[in-house]
Amino acid sequence: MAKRIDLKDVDIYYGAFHAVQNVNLTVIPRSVTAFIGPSGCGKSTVLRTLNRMHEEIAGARVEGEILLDGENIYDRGTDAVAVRRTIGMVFQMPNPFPTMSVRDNVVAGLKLQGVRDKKKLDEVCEASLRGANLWKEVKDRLDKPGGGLSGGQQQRLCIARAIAVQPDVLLMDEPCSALDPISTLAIEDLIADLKKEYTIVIVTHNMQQAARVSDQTGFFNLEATGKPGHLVEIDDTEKIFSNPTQQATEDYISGRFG
Ligand SMILES: Nc1ncnc2c1ncn2[C@@H]1O[C@H](COP(=O)(O)OP(=O)(O)OP(=O)(O)O)[C@@H](O)[C@H]1O
Repeated sequence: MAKRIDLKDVDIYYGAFHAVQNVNLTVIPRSVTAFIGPSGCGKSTVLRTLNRMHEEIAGARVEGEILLDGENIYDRGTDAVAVRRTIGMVFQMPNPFPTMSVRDNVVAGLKLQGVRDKKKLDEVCEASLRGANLWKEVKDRLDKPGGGLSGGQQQRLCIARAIAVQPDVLLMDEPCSALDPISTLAIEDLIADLKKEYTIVIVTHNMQQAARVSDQTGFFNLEATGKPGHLVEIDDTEKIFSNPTQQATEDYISGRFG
């Protein structure tokens, strides 16, 4: 079930380094939110706080509140692993388990949860591969290694693996940056399909991609190297790319940045 995410007064640190300052935003269910902005402004850092991946880095911490349908995912009693099950992530480089079969890649998370029923695993495998738009291409090679697929297929395999555990939210960190234009288009089509069921947040360097796939866009910026990044504005994607409120956004999207 797609869920809403609210960030309230979020500050993010790597040890003493204040990486991102005072972010307030809402991610709307069943829609795509894109984060854009120059290198180092903290887009990936913010994304990683949304499923508590950030705290895996030594010394890293988050202040403020991140609410998933009103529940703070950083509450003391909340289990980080359970949060990551609910909020799945797809990375820049496709990272299937290379020697594991396509089938086992898809159901790896379910097996970790203790599901052993072969019929159930096969059903989820097929449904997830269909959901990731990959079933037709791999249905005859489910027992072959995941590492043998093309880059674009591997990324869709990673998306199938992410949706197999039925998350509420999908985070995507530049999911197309290692892919050719055709595979990129396949992933973009898939994102448009997936948003019917999931809440999606995507970090992208590609402004055309943000304009194509997202419903709302957040522009992050930083004043200078070493200063914290901050959210300049977030609004409907159409507005951000046609009539943003802030001059800094206008400069960035029209290429006048820097
Ligand atoms: N593991 C880390 N340890 C220390 N500092 C980090 C770490 N990861 C990121 N940073 C710093 O945090 C800031 C934000 O980085 P982040 O990767 O979130 O930016 P970004 O906007 O996603 O950049 P890019 O577009 O280049 O991927 C940068 O100054 C970066 O050097």
